[in-house]
Parts: sequence; C-alpha cells; structure tokens
Amino acid sequence: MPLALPMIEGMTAQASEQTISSTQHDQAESSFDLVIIGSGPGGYSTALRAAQLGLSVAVVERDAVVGGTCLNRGCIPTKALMTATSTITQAAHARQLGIQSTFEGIDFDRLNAFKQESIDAMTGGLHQLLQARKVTLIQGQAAISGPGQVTVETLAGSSRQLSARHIVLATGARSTPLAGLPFSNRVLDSDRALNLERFPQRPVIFGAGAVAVEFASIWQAAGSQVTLVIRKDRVLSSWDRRTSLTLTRELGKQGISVVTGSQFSSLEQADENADMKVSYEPVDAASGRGSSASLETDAVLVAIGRSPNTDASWLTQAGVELDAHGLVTIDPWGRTSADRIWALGDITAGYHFAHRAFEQGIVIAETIAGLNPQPVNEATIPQVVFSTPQAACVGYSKQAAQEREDLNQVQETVYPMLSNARMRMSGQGGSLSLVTACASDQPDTRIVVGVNLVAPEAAELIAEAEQIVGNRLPLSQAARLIHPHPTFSETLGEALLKADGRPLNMR
Ligand SMILES: Cc1cc2nc3c(=O)[nH]c(=O)nc-3n(C[C@H](O)[C@H](O)[C@H](O)COP(=O)(O)OP(=O)(O)OC[C@H]3O[C@@H](n4cnc5c(N)ncnc54)[C@H](O)[C@@H]3O)c2cc1C
Ligand SMILES: NC(=O)c1ccc[n+]([C@@H]2O[C@H](COP(=O)([O-])OP(=O)(O)OC[C@H]3O[C@@H](n4cnc5c(N)ncnc54)[C@H](O)[C@@H]3O)[C@@H](O)[C@H]2O)c1
Repeated sequence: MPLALPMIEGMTAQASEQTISSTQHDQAESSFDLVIIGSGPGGYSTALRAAQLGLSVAVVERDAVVGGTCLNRGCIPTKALMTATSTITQAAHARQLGIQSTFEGIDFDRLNAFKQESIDAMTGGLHQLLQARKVTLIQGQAAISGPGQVTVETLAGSSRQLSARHIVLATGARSTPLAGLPFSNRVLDSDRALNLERFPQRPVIFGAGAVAVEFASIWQAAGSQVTLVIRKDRVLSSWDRRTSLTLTRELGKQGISVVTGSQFSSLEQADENADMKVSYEPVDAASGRGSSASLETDAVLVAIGRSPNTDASWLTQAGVELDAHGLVTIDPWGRTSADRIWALGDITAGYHFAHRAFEQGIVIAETIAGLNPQPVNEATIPQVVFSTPQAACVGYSKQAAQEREDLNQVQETVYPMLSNARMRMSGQGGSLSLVTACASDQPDTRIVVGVNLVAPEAAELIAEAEQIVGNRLPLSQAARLIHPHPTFSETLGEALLKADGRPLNMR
C-alpha cells in the first residue's frame, strides 16, 4: 500500500491530486468484486462498507480529490462559510443583550483558507480511510465498456481496463442553468459561488431550495444586500406549508428581500466583468401576484436544482434504464435494470442528501455481500436546511399524511415556539408541528409520523425526531421521553406531551 496521506493543515488540491495518482495501484490488479464510479458520499460509503465486508473494491474518480460534491463543493464548504458568518449574526444579537462588540469586516483570505482547511481535513481523512480499508483509488474518467467491464481514461491520456463482478454508479449531479443564461464569473452556480474571492455586495438569487436559502443566509449575515426571487409564495415550497412560510418570514426578518411569485426575465451586462442589470417578472401576470423590476447587481446565483450526470451514452448502452428526468431507475436495494449494475445518490430519484446516499451505499454493499439488509426507508429520511434559522423535517406533513391510505385519524399538533426559554433567548423565530396518526396495520396505536421544524439547531433536533418517526414509536411512549431543561430539545418534548393530551408548560 502507498503511504497514508497525513491530514496536513492547509493541504492543497495539488497535494491531494498527487495522492490520488499515487494510489493508481502499483499493484497490477485489474479485477475487483466492485468497481464504483464516483467517490462522493454514494461511492465512498459503498466502498467503505464493501471493503469492511471483505470485498475487493476499486473507486474511479475523475476529480483530483476524493469526496465528490459534498466534501469539495457542497455540504462541507457551505457549512464552513455558514459556521463563520453565523458568528456575525450572533454578535449582532449579543449587542442587543448588552454585550459590547463590533463587527470590523471579514478577512477573506483567512475565511477562504478556513473553508479550504475544512475541505482538506475531510477529503484527506476520507482518503486515509479508503486506503486503510484497502480500497483501490484510480483517477480518471470511467465508462462501462461491456458486461462487467469498465474503461478508465486517465488524465495522462492512457486507458486502463478493469473487470468487475458488480459495477456501482455514483456519478452525482451538476447545477442546472436557467434557460438562455449560461454560468459565468458573474452568473454563478453553487460551485462558483463557493470559489469567490469575496462575497457579492448585492446578489440576486433565483431559486427557493436549500442552495438558494443557505447562500442567502450566508451572504446576508456577512452584510450583503440579498434579493431572493422565488416563483411561489414561500421558500422550500415542497415542505410542510407552516414550516416553509415560517422560514420565508424569518428570512425577511433577517433582512433578505424575498420577491414572491416572480421569475427571471432578462440580464444585461456590458462585459463579463461589469455589474449587471437583472430583471424579473410575475410567473403568472393574470393572477395579480408577483412583480416586475430590474436590479443592479454584482452577482446572480442560479439555484434551481441539479441535473444528474447520466447523459453519457455508455450508460444506456449498458442497459441502464433512465426515467423522464434522466434519473437511474432502481429497486429499493439499488439494483438498476442492468444485471449487476447498481446506482445510488443524486442520480437516483428521491431526496438528494449525503446522508441518504450513505445509507444507500451501506445497503448496496451489504446486499452484494449477501447480508440481506432492509431497504432504505425513503419516507423517514430527515431533510435539513442550514439557513438562519435552520429548517428540518422528517416523515409527513399533515396534508401528506392525510393523502396516505395506510394512515388514519391524522392529527397535527402545533407547539408555540416562544413558550421555550431558549427560543426566546435566541432572538430567532420558528415553528414546530408534529403529525400523529394510526397506521392501518396497528389501528389502536397512535404514532408520530412527521415532525416539521424551524429553529436554531433544527438540523440537530431532527435526529431525535427521526428516531421517533423512523422507529414508529407509539406517541404514548415518545411523550414519556425526558428532555433536559432548558434546551431547544424541550420544544419537541412539550409538543409530544401536548399531542398526548397532557400539555405541561402551556395551556
Ligand atoms: C452547495 C451544496 C450544498 C449541499 N449541502 C448538503 C448538506 O449540507 N447536507 C447534505 O446531506 N447534502 C448536501 N448537499 C447534497 C450532497 O452534496 C449530495 O446529495 C451528495 O454529494 C450526493 O452524493 P453522490 O455520491 O450521489 O454524488 P457526488 O457527491 O456528486 O459525487 C459524484 C462523483 O462522481 C464523479 N464522477 C462523475 N462521473 C464520473 C465518471 N464518469 N468517472 C469518474 N468519476 C465520475 C464526480 O467527479 C464526483 O466526484 C449539498 C449540495 C450542494 C450542491
Ligand atoms: N442542507 C442540505 O442538505 C443541502 C444544501 C444544499 C443543497 N442540497 C441538495 O442539493 C440539491 C440542489 O439544491 P437546489 O436548492 O439547487 O435544488 P432544489 O431542487 O432543492 O430547489 C430548486 C428550487 O428552484 C426552484 N426552481 C426550479 N426551476 C426554476 C426556475 N426555472 N426558475 C426559478 N426557480 C426554479 C424550485 O421551485 C425549487 O424551489 C437538492 O437536492 C438539495 O437537497 C442539500
């Protein structure tokens, strides 16, 4: 085995590149139980679990560094920036509480170094772990070239042939542009937005999902004047209505200008480095909702979703079936329509989160190893958005629960968040709704089927909710769980007591 990469502070992408290349195994081996295409959360979780189970595994990654979108261009760098800029929000709140503090600006060199250190620590650690589990890493562009055959085109221009008992597709996704508006150094996707030397001063963001809302919060906290243009009346519009309306209101309270019912119409720019005039218009002029305006802006962020990396012709030639959105069709264990080809993560239909890909990878590896695992429970995957305040949910909204034939007597319990001491102290608003029902296979037992939350630390709080919802804990038992006082987690405890007909610290 090559020497393990030490987790060096400030490790550069170039150093990482050398590391991936160095693991193009000195070993001549080209035959594996699994060849995995892509080293993001889907690919690496499959590799780690399969190797743990004694299977021989190769991961092919075209990037210089392992970790995919999540570690290099997604979860980790956004949360590094969020960690840094949320301290500005805290300092502003602290001033209202008598703590004298001044915000003297941002040292962008240091902030960008912190972001890169965060990425390097995670990718370096992952690299070491893959090596420790004896996973073969190969840098290059992979393609299925025949049954059980993968061809890798390396950066040096050479080609390598691998044979595999099983092939796992984990090729991820890329940002979708607005029609007629290609990405550039001023029209940004999330990759470009993460690589700015400094934050834009007057950004206009199109989109209402996690990327749009997280960048809006990061930039607004840092003092940018953010305009968020959304097509519906609220952000995260596929979520529970109360939750998404609460978050929309809170973003407005933070100072973000949220333009509802509107969409991009045109962009004027003298040259590629000049400021732009961006215009938007009502989505449905006849409805009377939405507005038209033109804004001067130094950056436009387009965050309208991502397109799966499934357009290469070798995929369908290998017999892998795609749906109308270009997503790979899989069964609950990750099998595609082609024999011994599996797929997971952002190229499959469902929630596109790293933690879903982790569990899919574990299930695929264990199934290949013959362990017969339970399939991923798609209905209880927690969703989280690291905005200010955070939003998180698991299970069903009241409306979604009412639409299910296997759930009866659906009830919603709303907890008044300002009854919680820590919520009051935080200076942030929020909402919590708990959905309970009786499942048709256990008609006499009321269970918690959904929790929808806006609060500081919502992304942490949802982990407990996932235990309750995912394990179908009867409400009567869940309401006996004791929550430490005074904590944000008591919001869930109090809501459970209220749903159980025993409200404590409220009427
Ligand atoms: C800005 C942003 C923030 C996010 N934040 C979060 C978060 O906080 N929490 C969360 O859970 N999720 C978050 N996500 C989503 C998360 O990043 C994805 O769900 C996750 O990365 C999907 O993993 P994956 O393995 O399917 O694909 P990816 O992580 O995209 O990895 C795919 C890999 O495959 C490689 N590849 C593709 N084709 C080939 C080929 N032919 N040959 C070789 N290699 C190939 C790519 O280079 C890439 O490295 C975020 C996403 C974005 C964009
Ligand atoms: N905290 C997290 O876990 C996290 C953070 C960032 C991203 N992600 C994941 O990354 C993926 C990409 O995020 P995203 O926010 O780009 O996508 P998304 O699919 O979550 O949201 C896209 C938004 O754009 C809107 N939209 C679609 N087409 C539009 C158009 N033509 N004009 C205006 N608006 C339009 C949609 O209504 C939706 O609100 C998602 O799967 C998300 O779950 C997760």
